[in-house]
Amino acid sequence: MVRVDDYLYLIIGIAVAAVALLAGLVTTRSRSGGKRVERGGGTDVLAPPEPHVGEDAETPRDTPTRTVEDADLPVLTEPAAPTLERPESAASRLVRLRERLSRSQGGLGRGLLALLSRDRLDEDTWEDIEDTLLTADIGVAPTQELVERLRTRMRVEGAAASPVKDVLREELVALVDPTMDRSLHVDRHDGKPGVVLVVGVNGTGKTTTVGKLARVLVAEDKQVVLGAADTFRAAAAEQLTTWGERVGVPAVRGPEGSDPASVAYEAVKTGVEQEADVVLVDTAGRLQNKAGLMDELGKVKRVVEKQAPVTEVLLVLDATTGQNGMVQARVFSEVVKVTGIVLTKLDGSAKGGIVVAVQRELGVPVKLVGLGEGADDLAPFDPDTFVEAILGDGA
Ligand SMILES: Nc1nc2c(ncn2[C@@H]2O[C@H](COP(=O)(O)OP(=O)(O)OP(=O)(O)O)[C@@H](O)[C@H]2O)c(=O)[nH]1
Repeated sequence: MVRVDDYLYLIIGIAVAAVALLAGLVTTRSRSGGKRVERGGGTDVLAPPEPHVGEDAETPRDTPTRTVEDADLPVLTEPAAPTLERPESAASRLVRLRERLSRSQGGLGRGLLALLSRDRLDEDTWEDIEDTLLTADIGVAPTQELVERLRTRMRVEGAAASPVKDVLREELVALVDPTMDRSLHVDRHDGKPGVVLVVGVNGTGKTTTVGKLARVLVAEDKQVVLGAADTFRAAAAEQLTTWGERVGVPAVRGPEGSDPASVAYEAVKTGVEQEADVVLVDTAGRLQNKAGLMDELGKVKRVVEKQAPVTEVLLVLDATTGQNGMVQARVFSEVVKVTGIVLTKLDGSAKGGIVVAVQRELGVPVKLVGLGEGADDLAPFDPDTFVEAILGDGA
């Protein structure tokens, strides 16, 4: 005969087992690294494939982001609303970066001025001037041209010549070419956002440049969308998303190894839908071979243009790589129609002459220069400011 006590024990037993089962399920799920993780506010995020634990654990973000069940589709990561940074204005940025440019390029100007100010400008001195220019990576043809022009002016104008510094400034500005159009095509056109493809070899500062450029544009009150089409390096998308989050700019990204063209397409589609001013697309810059690069960038451009025309193709070059940078520039310009050059790491190189060399080689203007690792260390390139920095204050 079953007693009431037995029923009681049975019910308590079932309840204990149910609680244990439930607790077990919850623990298993949280350790499973499952793709969907609930965050505050009821939004979903795409969790990393391998969860980190202990000291490696990521600090949880309360970023309201969206995920898709199919991990092969690009994902739009909406930026966090609170504590947005205010990017530095163009004016204050220019004052600060001008000093940095003087620090890295001033040696060239001082060297040239010292040589040109000698009492006797003999052949040895002209050779030293030539060497100084070549060492600064100006390139052989522009160096010879500049030396020739300086020689002529010094000879013809003689004692009546303007101060040496003025002559040098005029000739250097002419060499850097103030007539080139350095404006960025980052505005809406025919009801579509501007589309900027940022290309270049990995490590040149491409992703950083896209992030910095987004800040420049946000400071100008533009609506920006980022496309993390560098799917080759896993961290690149994460890096770009973080850049966007800091200034309230959404980023479209795909999983590592996914088709860059599909991410770029989704990014531009998002830009069109959100009526953004401009979409900045970071591309993968594997220089495995020219044909591969051509296939990849060609496809990105073709696919993107189903949504909106590409208005700017910026090639990112690392100023510290000298001739290597020139080789890269040549390959990229053969693969895609580059419309502007971004010269990064100019703060870490005295070889600012690469500006002249690369413009001559490609016939494309340097539009932006990177002058540090800081978030606002990107400036528009201006020939007069550049030459002023070379020649020192008050040039
Ligand atoms: N000093 C200095 N460092 C820079 C500048 N621009 C970028 N960097 C640094 O260069 C390194 C490489 O930058 P990334 O943006 O990751 O390079 P990337 O070309 O995007 O490389 P992938 O993401 O692999 O394609 C980072 O440490 C940047 O902080 C610059 O103008 N000056």
